[in-house]
Amino acid sequence: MSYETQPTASHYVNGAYLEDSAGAAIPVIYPATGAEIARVHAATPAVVEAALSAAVEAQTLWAEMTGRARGRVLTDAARIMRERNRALSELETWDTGKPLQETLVADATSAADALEYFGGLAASLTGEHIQLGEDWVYTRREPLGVCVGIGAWNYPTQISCWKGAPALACGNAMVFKPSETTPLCALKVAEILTEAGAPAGVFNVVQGMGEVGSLLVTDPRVAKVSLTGSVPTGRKVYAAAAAEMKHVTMELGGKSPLVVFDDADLENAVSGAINGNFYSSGQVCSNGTRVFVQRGIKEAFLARLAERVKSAVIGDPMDEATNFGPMVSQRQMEIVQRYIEKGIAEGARLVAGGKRLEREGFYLEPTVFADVTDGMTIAMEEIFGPVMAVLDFETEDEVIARANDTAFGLSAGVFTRDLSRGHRVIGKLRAGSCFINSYNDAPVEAPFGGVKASGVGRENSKAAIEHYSQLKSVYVRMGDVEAPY
Ligand SMILES: NC(=O)c1ccc[n+]([C@@H]2O[C@H](COP(=O)([O-])OP(=O)(O)OC[C@H]3O[C@@H](n4cnc5c(N)ncnc54)[C@H](O)[C@@H]3O)[C@@H](O)[C@H]2O)c1
Ligand SMILES: O=CCc1c[nH]cn1
Repeated sequence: MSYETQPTASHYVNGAYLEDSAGAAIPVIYPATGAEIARVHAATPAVVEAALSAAVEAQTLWAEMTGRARGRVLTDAARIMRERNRALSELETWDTGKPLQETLVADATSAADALEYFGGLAASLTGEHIQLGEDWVYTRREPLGVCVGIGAWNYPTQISCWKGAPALACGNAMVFKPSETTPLCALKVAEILTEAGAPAGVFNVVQGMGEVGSLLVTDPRVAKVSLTGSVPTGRKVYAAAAAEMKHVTMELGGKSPLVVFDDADLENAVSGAINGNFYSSGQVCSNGTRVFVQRGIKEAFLARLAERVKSAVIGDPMDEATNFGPMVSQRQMEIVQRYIEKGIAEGARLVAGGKRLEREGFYLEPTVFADVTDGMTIAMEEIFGPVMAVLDFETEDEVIARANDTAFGLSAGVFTRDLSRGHRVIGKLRAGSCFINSYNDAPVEAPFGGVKASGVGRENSKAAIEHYSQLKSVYVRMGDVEAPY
């Protein structure tokens, strides 16, 4: 890693890098080789304390600044991120193993979009005036206070800004804990926010595993917790936050349906299934991993899919020609391998992939199973890897019922040339982030989040403002106060 790219210590607290080597060592492994490329230390209680007290102190001053001044810091940070896109994208690739071809367009750029969008909104976060005869009520939109962000490992730069940008726009301070698997990127986000003029303590980063996350979530000074992670972690964090009545946003897992009707444009439907299963080597929460294909188009769909999957360029993620990289870690690769074995054992038909690549690093082939049935493990559990399950269906009512028969509800997609059907079916699918004749677009302007076990709250868009601010209403009496005695 170049000098320019490498963060210089484990944590970023009160506007500066901070090291405390007393914390447990966390090796940073480059997924393409398995080599250790850096080492950070988990936050000790002293580091957690330093981050929280810096955030508490900074938040009051930050909230007193005008929205326009806060917004300018965020938009300046967005500009710096865009200027350094290549270095930040390379760091994202070192951290996650995702191909540079992807990280150049989907990570620091998506983070900058969030900083720019919420920076632009910061000056217009107003309350309202409600006239009640001669009396009146006004509302003030106020920050929540100190917010904790906890990240997953698949989009470390993006996740830190999808949480940090709306939090800061609303006048909150944040302590962000990245996933222990990808600790590097959020440090650079913090560094850039300082360079853009964020007061010290407004955005802090501390490293660690679940225990550090838990210390943050349970601290009484914390008003809100936003987690991106798995459903089991979500349940624990939600429960801990509920004990102290904290606000939460939960961006959790999914097992989303992608429905392909037999009138669909075949090439577009195959492209949607590829984007919705193999981008980032399948490590995307919203992936459409249950691909329901109507019987009339099934064989043509499978044949074209298998052909196109063969042309994936699998290799060195730093080579811009590569469009399919390794899994993030040995552990994640082994989890996915076990699911592939289960798929075969339970009778699904392997149409493509299924094997680990014979090379260093944590590479699995893009894998497609056909003839999958609803009760198979690979059709029910989130795999979070490059494994597509193709299921057949006959009728619209049947596929809606089967698509909804899951505890999850993050995303759903429909491919059809009949737009009335597209809207009708999407209207009946129980999911938060949906697509018609597309899959996995996540622009900052659109609310993002799930229903049922997939989560609570929304990230991005104006909806996120509701999750990082609260309304105070003030009744103003213009005349005398009447009292009974
Ligand atoms: N909906 C979304 O926006 C979205 C986006 C990306 C990933 N995800 C989900 O994330 C999962 C993969 O990520 P992961 O393996 O990092 O998830 P994970 O649940 O294992 O960990 C997520 C984060 O929570 C922390 N954590 C673990 N236990 C904790 C505790 N008790 N208290 C506080 N923090 C704790 C971890 O250290 C990590 O930072 C998948 O299920 C995926 O679907 C969801
Ligand atoms: O991984 C989940 C969040 C996401 C979806 N698309 C891009 N990022």
